[in-house]
Parts: sequence; C-alpha cells; structure tokens
Amino acid sequence: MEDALSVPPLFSGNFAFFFDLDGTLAGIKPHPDDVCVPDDVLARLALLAEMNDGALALISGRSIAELERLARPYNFPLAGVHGAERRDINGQTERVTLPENVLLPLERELRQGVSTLGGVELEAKGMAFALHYRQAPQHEDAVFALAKKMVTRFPQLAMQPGKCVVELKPSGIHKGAAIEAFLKTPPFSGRKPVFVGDDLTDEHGFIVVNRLGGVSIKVGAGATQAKWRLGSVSDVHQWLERIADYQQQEQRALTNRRDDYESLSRSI
Ligand SMILES: O=P(O)(O)OC[C@H]1O[C@H](O[C@H]2O[C@H](CO)[C@@H](O)[C@H](O)[C@H]2O)[C@H](O)[C@@H](O)[C@@H]1O
Repeated sequence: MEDALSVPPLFSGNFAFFFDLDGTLAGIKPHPDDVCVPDDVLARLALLAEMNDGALALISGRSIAELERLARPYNFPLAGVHGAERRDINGQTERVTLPENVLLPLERELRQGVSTLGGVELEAKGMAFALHYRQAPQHEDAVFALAKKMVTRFPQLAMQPGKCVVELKPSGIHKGAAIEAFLKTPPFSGRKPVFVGDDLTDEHGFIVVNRLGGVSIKVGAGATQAKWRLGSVSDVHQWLERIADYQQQEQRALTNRRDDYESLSRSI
C-alpha cells in the first residue's frame, strides 16, 4: 500500500525542534552501548539550535547522563527517561523519583526475573528500568509477563514498549508532557513544536505536537499519529542538513534585505 505520509517540507520561522535519539538521530544497534551520533549530525543540530535561539532539545528514553555523553561536546536541553528527567537551557535539572518502597522491591524482582531469562538485559535508569530482549527474542512473552506483573503490583508504574524492549517508568510520564514542559519556558515558549521520532514512546509526543499545530515526523515504517514521514535514520540526517542549509539561506537573505533597507534609508 502506498504511504499516505510525505517527506516533511523545509521551513523557517518561529519553531522549536525536538529530536528523539535511538532510531532517529542514531541507527538501532545490537546493544545500547554500541550507539553514537555522528559528529557532523551533532554539529548540524548545534547550528539549527543556534539559528532558532537555542530552541532545540533531545527527547529520549535514555538517561540524561547517557544523552550528555552521546551529545558531547554540545549542551542541548535534554529530556531523559521519556521525560522523567529534564535539563533546561540553563542546565537546571528536574527529576521524578520513585519511593524506595517501590524502587527496591521492583529492582530486586526484575533482577531475579531476568536472571532466569538468558540473554535478556536489565538497564537501570534510576526511576525506570528497561528490559531488553533484542539478544533473546524467544523471551519476549516472558519479558512482557514480568513487566505486567510489576505494573499490576505497583500502580505508580506504567509500561512503555519499544524496539525489542519493555520499559517500566513512573506513570504519567511521557514524551508529550516533556515537550509541553519545554514549551512553557524560554527559549521554547511561543514557538511551534517540531518533533522527529521513530518508536512507540514517540507517539505520545506526536499527539501533543499535533494538538499544538506543530510538525510531527515519524521515522521508518508503521502506523503513527505523525503527519509526516522520513524513511530512515539517514533520511533524517539528510533532512537535517537540508533544513539547516535552508534556514541559513533564509537568514542571510533577511540580513541582506535589512542591510539594503538601512543603506537606502541613509541615502534618502
Ligand atoms: O527514546 P529513544 O532515544 O529512542 O530511546 C529508546 C531506548 O533506546 C535504547 O534502546 C534501544 O536502542 C538500542 C540501541 O540501538 C537497542 O539495542 C535496543 O534494542 C532499543 O530498545 C536505550 O537502551 C533505552 O534506554 C531507551 O529507552
């Protein structure tokens, strides 16, 4: 069936940019530690941020500590763990936590459960846990059953499925809320959001961005709430290059028009 969603257009103006990381800026790898964002892509993100008064953030399921490492040497605003952590443009960080009487038994039970499922890996992110079954797809059902058991036992938790992963995160936390929180403060406030993402966790972001009249962009195949589509991570990289170039040209043209106007006013 033909894809009804097209490649997003190029635009400039009052926009705030939000990018997911895994599967969007960086290709999916066998293990989370194998991932890196190419230097030229980071440099282009920094250029786009600069041209939009710093209104560009990474919105990821990864922790802020991981995002800092992957985005080095740039200090973009960040939302980590699907929005449970948020670092603003001034470096101020907010974090949602889980009470110890949830966190301790939860981690103990997850470690115990995973120890019986060879190849399944537990990624601990402070207030959330990812159960990775990419290396052991035969355990998918058991991983989902373990996650469901934990959500039933602890109503403070929500399940977040993703690419060969099921995560347990604090309930009420999602990428849409993180984007809305950024949009309440400078330099994001008063701008239309643009969000690019590839996975189920990003659908929460698309719903909010659509409601706010922004630009929602799904990466890769699959049903989505997004209004536009880019086929792959390398298509994201190309689009990023094109929109950064386009905005640079627009800004140069604007500066030239201003200079012409000023020299004309001086000559009258
Ligand atoms: O919101 P994202 O930036 O897309 O992060 C989502 C999760 O990404 C990581 O796991 C995924 O990527 C790994 C590396 O490509 C892959 O091996 C794994 O199967 C994927 O699920 C990360 O480890 C998680 O913490 C993020 O929530």
